[in-house]
Amino acid sequence: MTRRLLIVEDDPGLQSQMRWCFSEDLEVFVASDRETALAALRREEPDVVTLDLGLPPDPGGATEGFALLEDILRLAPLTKVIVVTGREDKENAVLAIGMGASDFYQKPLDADILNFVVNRAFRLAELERENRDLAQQGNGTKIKGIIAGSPQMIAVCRTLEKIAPTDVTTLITGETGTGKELLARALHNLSPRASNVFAAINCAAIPENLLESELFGFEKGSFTGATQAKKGKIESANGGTLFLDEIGDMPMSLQAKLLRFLQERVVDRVGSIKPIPVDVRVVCATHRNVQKLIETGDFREDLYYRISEITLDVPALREREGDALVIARSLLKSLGKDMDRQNLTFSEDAVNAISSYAWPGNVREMINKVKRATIMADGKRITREDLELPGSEQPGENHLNLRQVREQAERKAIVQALQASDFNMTQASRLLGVTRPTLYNLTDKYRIDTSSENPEV
Ligand SMILES: Nc1ncnc2c1ncn2[C@@H]1O[C@H](COP(=O)(O)OP(=O)(O)OP(=O)(O)O)[C@@H](O)[C@H]1O
Repeated sequence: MTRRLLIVEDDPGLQSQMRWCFSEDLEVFVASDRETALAALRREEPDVVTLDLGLPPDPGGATEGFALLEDILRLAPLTKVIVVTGREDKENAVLAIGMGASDFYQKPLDADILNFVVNRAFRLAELERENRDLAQQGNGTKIKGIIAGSPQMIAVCRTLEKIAPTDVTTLITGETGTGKELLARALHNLSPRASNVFAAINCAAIPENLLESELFGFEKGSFTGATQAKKGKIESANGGTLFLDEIGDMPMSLQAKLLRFLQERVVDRVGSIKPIPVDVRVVCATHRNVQKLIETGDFREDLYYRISEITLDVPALREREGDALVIARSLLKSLGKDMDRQNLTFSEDAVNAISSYAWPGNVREMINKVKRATIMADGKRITREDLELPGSEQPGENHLNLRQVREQAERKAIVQALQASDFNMTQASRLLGVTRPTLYNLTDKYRIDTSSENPEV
C-alpha cells in the first residue's frame, strides 16, 4: 500500500522544498490552508500529515493551525500529525503534542531529519493498524480450545454461543474427529451450568446390558452383584450437563426409557419404582445419519425430535475454507512446545499437502500427523513426508481446461493467503503480490466470503 503524506504549508517556497525532501515511493499531497487541507484529508486519507501551525488568516500566529489540528484528530484520529514550528516556537510544539499531535519538527528544513521523523510516523501508523486488525480478527472465535477461521466453523461457533445460555437439548452431528465433543464441552463451559459437572457417556462403547444401569443407576439387590445402590450418569450430572456421545448407537430397548426421561425429567433407577427428579441439560452427538437410522427402524423418530431441539452440523475439515492450515499451524506451535521442539515450520510442500488432503479422520487425524511430524522432522522444517501426506493434486484429466486449472489455483491461493494473514486484506494482498483493489476484485469474482468475521475484509 502506498504511503500517503499530506503537507499543510502556506509558503509556496517551503512547499516545494518539502516535496523534494521525500522519495518517490511516497504519495505527497499539498494544502495551503485549513479548508483545502480538510478536503485533502477526506479525499486522500493520508496516514501522516505535516502541519505548519502558522496558516492564513493567522500566518504569524497559531490559532488556525491549532484549529486544523483539532479537526484532523476529530475526523481521522488515527492519522499521525507532525506539527512544524519555528525555531523559537517550543511552547506551541509542546501544546500541540498535548492536544494529540504525534511529533513535532522545528524549521529550518533538514531533509534527512524530516524524512526520519515522517518515516517514523508512518511506521507507527502501520503498527497501530496491524495491531488493530489482529485484535479484531484473532482466531475467528473466542471459544476456548477451538481453532477456527473459516466462515463455516465461525457460523457453528456463533450458533453455539447463542444457545449456550439456554437449556435447549442440542444434537451435534458431524464426521468422526470434527470436534463434536469439544463443542459439547464448550457449550457447557459457556452455559450458566459451567461450575457444575459435565458428565459424558459413550453409548457405543458400553455393552447393551450394562448401559441401562450406567445411565439410570440401580437399587441394591436389583440384580446379582448389586450389593449397594448406585447413581447413574444422568443423576450424577444433576445441575450440570449430560453429554450422550454416539446417541445413534443407543440400543432400541433403551430409547423409550431415555425418551421418558427427556419428557418427564425423572429417572427410574433399575429395580426402583420411585422416580427421581433430575435437572440436567442434555447434549447429544453422533457421526451417524439419524434420518437414515429412522428409516431403517433403528432410531425412534419421537426421540430424534426430543434430542434435536437445535442441531449443530459440524462441517468436515475439508469443507472448511482454509481451516486445515490454520489448525495445523496452531497444533505445530502447541505440540512443538509440549515436545520441546519449538520454532518448527512447514515447508511449502507440506503446506500444499495439508491444504489439499481430504482429512477423512478430520482434526483427530491431523493431531496424529502433526505429532508424528514434530517427532520425525530432521531440521526446523516439517516436510510433506514427515506428515505422511500424499503429494498435492496435479492438474489432470479432471479439469475442463487450462482456465479452470488457473482459476482453481488462484482461488486456493487467495483463501490460503487470507487465512495466513488472519483475514487482513492488506497483508494478504502483499503475500499474493497484488494490490488491495485487485484482491477485492478477485474475492468478488470467486465469491470468497470475507465479510462474515471482519468488516475490513
Ligand atoms: N476446531 C478445533 N480446534 C482445536 N482442536 C480441535 C478442533 N476440533 C477438534 N479438535 C480436537 O480434535 C480431537 C477430536 O475432537 P473430538 O473428540 O471433539 O471429535 P468428535 O467429533 O467428538 O469425534 P468422534 O465422533 O470420533 O467422537 C480432540 O483432541 C479435539 O480437542
